[in-house]
Amino acid sequence: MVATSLPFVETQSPAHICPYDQACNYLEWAAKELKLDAGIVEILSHPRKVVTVSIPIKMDNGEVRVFAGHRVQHSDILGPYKGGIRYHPAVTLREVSALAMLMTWKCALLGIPYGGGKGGIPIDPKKFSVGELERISRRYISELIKDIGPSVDIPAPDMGTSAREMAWMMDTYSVNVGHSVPGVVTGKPLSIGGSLGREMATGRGVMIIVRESLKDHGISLTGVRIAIQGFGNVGGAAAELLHQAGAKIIAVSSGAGGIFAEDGLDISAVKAYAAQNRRSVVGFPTAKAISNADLLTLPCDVLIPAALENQITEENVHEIKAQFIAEAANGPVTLEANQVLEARGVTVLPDILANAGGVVVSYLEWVQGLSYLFWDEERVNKEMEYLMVQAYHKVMEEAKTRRVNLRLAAYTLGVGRVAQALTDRGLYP
Ligand SMILES: NC(=O)c1ccc[n+]([C@@H]2O[C@H](COP(=O)([O-])OP(=O)(O)OC[C@H]3O[C@@H](n4cnc5c(N)ncnc54)[C@H](OP(=O)(O)O)[C@@H]3O)[C@@H](O)[C@H]2O)c1
Ligand SMILES: N[C@@H](CCC(=O)O)C(=O)O
Repeated sequence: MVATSLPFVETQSPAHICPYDQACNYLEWAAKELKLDAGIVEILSHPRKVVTVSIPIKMDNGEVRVFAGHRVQHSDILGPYKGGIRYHPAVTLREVSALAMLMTWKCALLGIPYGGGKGGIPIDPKKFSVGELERISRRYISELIKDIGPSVDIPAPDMGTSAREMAWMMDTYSVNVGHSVPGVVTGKPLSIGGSLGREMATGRGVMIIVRESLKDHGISLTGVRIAIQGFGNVGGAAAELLHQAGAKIIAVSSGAGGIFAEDGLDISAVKAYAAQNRRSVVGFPTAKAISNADLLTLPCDVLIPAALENQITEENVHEIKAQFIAEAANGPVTLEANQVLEARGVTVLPDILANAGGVVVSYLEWVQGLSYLFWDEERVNKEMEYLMVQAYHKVMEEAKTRRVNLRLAAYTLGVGRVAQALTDRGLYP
């Protein structure tokens, strides 16, 4: 019998906390502080375009399966839609819509000329062969040919995707339009116009923001105890760079669980182990096993959630012991938990600032490609560091001036810039 379920029809989020409601709550919070006009808030509460496509694929065993693929374009007021594509079983349209909105504020906060978008396919990439993933990626992007482009909407990697998927997508787009278009995606391999420094960029940005915040509190990175949830592109790079900078990484995790070592982990050895074990850190010798939930509540100085959203909620916030939380993931701390942490004096470095290094280097990749001029890694890292440190200081200044926490300060800057541009452009017709 043919399955009649429509995987893309979704009336409500299966998650306990609806990510889109959460994103709108953040927007309203910032709008209230900025005293924004209700009409502006109404516009910004809605994505400009939501696309869901069917992705029919022949599996390796000859069976045909159909997957849902989403692309949400939240706002292009400041420039082309920009944001990653996520492959993860928990992907929903509401989640992708929330993440697209976050991208709008992130790009605006960093002052880069982009709007916000996000894509996603609810699959666990670990359960597919490379050939199946290639067919899924190519068919997904072929269904979006009219919706994306280097001056329209520029995808990039997110959870479960990497330079490999970007190469397939760039090639599929190029073949379909009849000429090579490297600028249609960022986070590409170097061989086809990617940028040096992009792979480590988000983790490097996290390291920079943590370093700046500690410095403001008179603390150096040397010997600081850090726990990191998620050991993928972002968590892995952050762990490596913070370790190199002298911090002690006491715990890291992947989807199936984590590892803990009181005296600090040898991050190069953990990386090598994960590379041999389908990215999993579980079973790493000489470290104790720890659950993803217990990692969050470890006694440490800095906690870096670098996996999924809604990890620190009203349910576990009272057990959090870190004095600094750097949101490497998008949306890992709920609004309610954020308020509890702030009241306790915990510094929460918000996602739209802390993890912006990735999209900043995506922007630098796009600029290099459009100008046919490629930079060395030192220059890329320097330009990114300048933009990140500048944004950090603007957020600190805004927080001081408005007497608000760092998340609200980051939001008032990001949302404020978009609202101003929307006001100046006016409403068509
Ligand atoms: N990539 C970027 O440029 C970028 C930029 C800014 C922000 N971000 C955000 O950073 C976060 C991580 O992205 P990424 O690119 O690092 O993804 P990634 O490379 O796919 O890595 C994700 C990591 O999280 C782990 N994980 C998966 N499900 C988990 C769960 N339920 N609990 C705990 N850990 C889990 C994964 O383990 P397994 O490998 O075992 O699944 C992996 O270690 C996301 O929130 C993303 O939106 C990414
Ligand atoms: N997915 C990443 C990177 C987006 C990009 O480079 O366009 C993010 O959430 O910021």
